[in-house]
Amino acid sequence: MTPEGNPLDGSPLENIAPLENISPVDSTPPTGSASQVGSAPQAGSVSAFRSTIPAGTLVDLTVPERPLLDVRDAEVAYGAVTALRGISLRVDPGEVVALLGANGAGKTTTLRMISGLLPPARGSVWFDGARLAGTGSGTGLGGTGTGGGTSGHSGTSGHSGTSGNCGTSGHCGAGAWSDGTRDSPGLPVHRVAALGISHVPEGRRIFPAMTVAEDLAMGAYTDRRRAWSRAGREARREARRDVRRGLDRVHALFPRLAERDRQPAGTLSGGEQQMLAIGRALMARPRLVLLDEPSLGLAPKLVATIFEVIEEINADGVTVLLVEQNAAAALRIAHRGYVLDTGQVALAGSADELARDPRVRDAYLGSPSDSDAVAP
Ligand SMILES: Nc1ncnc2c1ncn2[C@@H]1O[C@H](COP(=O)(O)OP(=O)(O)OP(=O)(O)O)[C@@H](O)[C@H]1O
Repeated sequence: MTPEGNPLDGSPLENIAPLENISPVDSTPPTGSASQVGSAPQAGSVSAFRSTIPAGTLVDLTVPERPLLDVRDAEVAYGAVTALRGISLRVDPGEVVALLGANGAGKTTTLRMISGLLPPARGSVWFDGARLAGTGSGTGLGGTGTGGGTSGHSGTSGHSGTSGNCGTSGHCGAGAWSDGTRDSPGLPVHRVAALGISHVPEGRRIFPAMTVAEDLAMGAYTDRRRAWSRAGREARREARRDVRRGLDRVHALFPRLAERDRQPAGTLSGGEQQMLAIGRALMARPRLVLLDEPSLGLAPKLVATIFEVIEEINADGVTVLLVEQNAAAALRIAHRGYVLDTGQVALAGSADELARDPRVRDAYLGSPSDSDAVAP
């Protein structure tokens, strides 16, 4: 997989910014069995996705070999605190991409921006060529965007402010630009989800009073399915069959969830709740899953299970952007990775290159012998 068109994705490993500020974070030894980084599976049908693009969404048709996710020069601030300082990264169809970095580097903020929870103050976020948020030009397909025909990674138009601390409950960007315009605040969370991006946030935000089955069913309730349910009896039947297939797949990945079907989600163990959070995200049949610290707080055996499941999900054709403190385990299953440092991309490269890089080894992989176990 050789992504083109992004200066961050060169090979050999590119040094984007100095790493002096990176301090060691998690030297947990690798868990689970080592696995080779395999070739990425093919992505799903683009035409199927095209039919889900909301009218008026700006679509960039000018980038050859378009990435599935393209974050361009994005800046995000929480009030006076600038968390992302011009981040550019891309995820190609079928990849697992690891996002590493010290505490406070901006990993969670990056995921929240992509899923529509936070608006970029500068830069833009694109999904399979469709602009999700921010400013920047492209080729308009619905007529209401600001596009003018060029793409690339610049594309700002003077927005300099943000909406402050946006919380976790929903999109906070609409109409919130400091210069008073309503230009391109971004799609709200439910529209981003309907396009095929599922976000599993840190801390397993499940619905504790619901049963496992009800919680999973919530994941299947997207705009796309709502549209089907309005479309007639046969479409409703197909939607139900689609939910059933999704549930069967989740149960196959996590047999424990099938056993706990009627149990209130709040009574599950921490590991089971993480399974439920990932399972719920998969119920939406995403093309891209954003995973925020899926192994956090889990016992080593469960950590291994979670990483095996991520590989299985990816083998099914789902693209994954993975935020992890367990860098060794993340780089074992990732194709590529980025290292963030104080809101900027400090390093980018293939997983093997990152695992071998002395700065990554020192900061994130613990002792040289630990990292030797990761590098093939
Ligand atoms: N709601 C908020 N209000 C103000 N500042 C915030 C808020 N959330 C995050 N920040 C700040 O933004 C920066 C990036 O935080 P973020 O959570 O994205 O980092 P991270 O890399 O995910 O860290 P960790 O690994 O500890 O989860 C940090 O300096 C943090 O203090």
